[in-house]
Parts: sequence; structure tokens; C-alpha cells
Amino acid sequence: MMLQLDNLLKKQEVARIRETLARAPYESGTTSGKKTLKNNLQADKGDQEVQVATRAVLNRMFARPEFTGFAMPRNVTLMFNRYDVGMTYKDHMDAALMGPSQTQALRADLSFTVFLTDPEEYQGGDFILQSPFGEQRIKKSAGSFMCYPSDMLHRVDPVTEGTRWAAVGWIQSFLREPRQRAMIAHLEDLRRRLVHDHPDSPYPEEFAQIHQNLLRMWAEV
Ligand SMILES: O=C(O)CCC(=O)C(=O)O
Ligand SMILES: [Fe+2]
Repeated sequence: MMLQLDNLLKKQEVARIRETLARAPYESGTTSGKKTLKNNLQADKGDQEVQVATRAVLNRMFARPEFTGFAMPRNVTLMFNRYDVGMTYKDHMDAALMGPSQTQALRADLSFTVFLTDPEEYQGGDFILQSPFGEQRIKKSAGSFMCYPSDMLHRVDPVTEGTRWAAVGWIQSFLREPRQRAMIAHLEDLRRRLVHDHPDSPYPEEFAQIHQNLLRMWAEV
């Protein structure tokens, strides 16, 4: 299961983040990945402006009920990456544990990318997800968001022209089991649609009670 949201960020927000990223200090992406697979750059997390941009993207994500309903996020980590010409991230599966240290690690249940470059600004650099139904090629407009299971193989093809900027990150969900997460997300989506289509219906409250009680059974806090 994957979630795609267009316009997570407004054009103006993308522009502001891109200004920050143009000024930011970068380090090699291989500090957090295998050198044989990964060749990109990542913005210095210690930079204050980068931290402001990080919070801005996270706030946008948490403001979207489609995202919180789908992912049930307990903990999220985010960084900004960059692929110049020739840079790539070959087929890989994300690590199970992510974080600054073992004691502060989060379990990666879901991975996400927020595109910060419009497709016409760069050539190559497509994101490819190896789904059970074959390869899915994804290149979305700046400000768009996608989220996919962290155990799915994926890659970023070499950039052949321009630069590709993105925010990427990992989510530990309150629900470790994908089936439980999908069912709870479905129920919550159904409740939202019911409220939308029948504002006076008493049933959404009962859906909410089932939703909460399933969480009481399954959520890991
Ligand atoms: O740049 C991207 O969109 C994905 C990067 C990625 O797969 C990773 O950092 O693990
Ligand atoms: Fe990855």
C-alpha cells in the first residue's frame, strides 16, 4: 500500500525551502548508506535553517489527515538530499532501524519522499519502486509527497541533467503490522467519507469508537 499526495507543500513553501537548500552545507550521503549503492548528498542536519525547513515539512505532513490516517505515525525522521549529475541510489531496501544512534533509533515501517524539484528541472533521477505488480516509475511535481513500505526495494536512477532535491524520511507507525494499519486506515477513511456525505448521520461516532478500540488492542506506544 502506498499513499501519494499532490501539493503537500505550496509552491511558495517549496521556493523557500529550496532557498535554504541552495545555501545549506552538504555532506556525502554515504554516512547513512552503503557506498556501493548510494551516491548522493545530504544537507547538514545541524544547520539552523535546515532545521526550520525540516519542521516546516513535518508540520505540513502532520496537518494532513490522509497522511496521519494512513501512516499512524509515532515517530518520524526527515532529511534533505540532493542528486547532482551522475548521482544515483541503486536498488536497495531501507534499514529497519534509523536514527542518530542505537538508543535513539526508530523502526522504519514506512519511507517517504517529498519532491522539491519539478520534473522539467532535471533529466533522469526517476524514483523506481519494485512493487508486487512490477516496477513503478515515479517523478512528481515539486511539493508532492509519497509514502511506501520500507521493506519494498526502490532506487533513484542517475540524474543526467540538472539537480534533484527532495526531503526523505522514515516513519515508525503505532501499528507495526501492515494489515492492521491498512484496516484502521480504511475504517478512518470510511468515517471521514461518511461525515462528508452525511453530516447529520450519528454513525461516524460509532465508527470512531471501533477505530479507538482497535487502536487500544493493537497500538504500540
Ligand atoms: O531520494 C529519494 O527519493 C529516495 C532516497 C532513498 O531511497 C533513501 O534515502 O533511502
Ligand atoms: Fe531508500
